[in-house]
Amino acid sequence: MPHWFYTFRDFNSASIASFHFGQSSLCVHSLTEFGLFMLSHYYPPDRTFGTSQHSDRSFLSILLQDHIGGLQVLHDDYWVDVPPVSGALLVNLGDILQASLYILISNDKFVSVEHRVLANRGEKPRISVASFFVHPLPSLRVYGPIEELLSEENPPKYRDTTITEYTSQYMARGLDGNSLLLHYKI
Ligand SMILES: O=C(O)CCC(=O)C(=O)O
Ligand SMILES: [Fe+2]
Repeated sequence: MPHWFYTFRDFNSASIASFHFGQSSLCVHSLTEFGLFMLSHYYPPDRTFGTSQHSDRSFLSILLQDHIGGLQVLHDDYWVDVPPVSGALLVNLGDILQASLYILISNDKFVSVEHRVLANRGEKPRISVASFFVHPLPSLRVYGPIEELLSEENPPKYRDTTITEYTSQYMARGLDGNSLLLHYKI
């Protein structure tokens, strides 16, 4: 059964660098026992800044945007607008440990994109629905560098951890613009 709960993000926040899951949008969450997680965002332009810079803590994210726009990705140190395409689903490789493992085994070739939302540029509210594939919690399974891909020239860059540890650190830390992966670098 999905578990539904509601969060009022911080409408009074003066800073776009606000706390993840406490940012300035009204947000409805649902999480199933299979690790399907949905975030429905409502951004009133007069009361929100948007969503702070972050990479998703999912394995994979699928995002449905409306026509308002405001989503930006960080590319070569520049923020680039992602034009909204009606009915299109945007797919993003996330930053939870499974993806981090890809990053790790490919020696940082696969990275999850940093993104943010500027939702106070227009007159109308913005609505988006993000669906995430996450690892069901709690899980004590240990993830680390895949041994077959390691060598003297390619030593492990990250230390082992569990999804439970990673997720609790992600939630406690909030969105500070730095990937949590840095925390696991050896
Ligand atoms: O509202 C959006 O378009 C993106 C939201 C987002 O990045 C997220 O929920 O992780
Ligand atoms: Fe996101």
